[in-house]
Amino acid sequence: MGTILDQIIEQKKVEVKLLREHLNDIPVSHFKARSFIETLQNAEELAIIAEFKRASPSKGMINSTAVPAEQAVIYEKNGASAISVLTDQTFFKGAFADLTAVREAVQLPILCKDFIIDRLQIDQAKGYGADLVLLIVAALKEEELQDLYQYATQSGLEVLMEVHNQEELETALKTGAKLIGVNNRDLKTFNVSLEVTEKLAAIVKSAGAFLISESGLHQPLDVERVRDAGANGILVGEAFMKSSSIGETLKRFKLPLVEGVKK
Ligand SMILES: O=C(O)c1ccccc1NCC(=O)[C@H](O)[C@H](O)COP(=O)(O)O
Repeated sequence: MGTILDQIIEQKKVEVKLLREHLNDIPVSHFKARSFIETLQNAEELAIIAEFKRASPSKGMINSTAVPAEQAVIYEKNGASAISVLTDQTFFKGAFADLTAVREAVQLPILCKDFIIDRLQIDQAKGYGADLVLLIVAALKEEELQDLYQYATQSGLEVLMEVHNQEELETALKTGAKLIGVNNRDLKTFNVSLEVTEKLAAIVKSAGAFLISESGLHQPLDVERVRDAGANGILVGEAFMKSSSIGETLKRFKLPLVEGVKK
């Protein structure tokens, strides 16, 4: 059966095949690009990418009633710098319609959080309103990663390149990626450890890339820990999706950057 990541990738291959048979279903983008990298270049505070995620393989159903546009407005009002939308249907109960609804409700840059293995998915993400796409190093061969990175940036999208260990990070940096997401969650075992950010931070920073610490951030002390390691930003899903007071939770995660991290 393989790991959950293997299963997700198998499902994506099926979806890409269907997409190739229905190319007219991919909308042509009418959205003006919004830059998250520019936000980071001018930041005095840790940037928060707040995620819309109904469910996940590791946690099952997280929040089945939240409305994407309403949640996004709360994120924006309370200081998020960007919004991530899980568009995968099978494993995360997301949809591309969620991405568009969020894009149209706020002024922030929007990340399409999916498992991209083909250029068509980049066209799809852009057509539905993404400003950024996620490329997961563990899900791709090096030449695929290079190709998809080039294609996305040439299409006017920014790329959050996700890694979980040093080998993946070295592969990521070879592409020239400016935005590195260190996922504290191992997508094969679901183990979460903030040490992953702490271990990889110096390499990301010495390459001159921006560091986003992803997953497993539940309280201000967690956020402080990755901020102190050198993160420019964090990506948070469950803590916001489960909060009964989203705005307050988000505001407690907003910390000043440590000296030397400001660009
Ligand atoms: O969250 C999962 O269970 C998961 C499983 C397999 C692949 C990806 C997965 N999650 C995607 C993410 O990276 C997270 O949604 C994101 O970083 C936010 O994490 P959290 O704040 O812990 O909800």
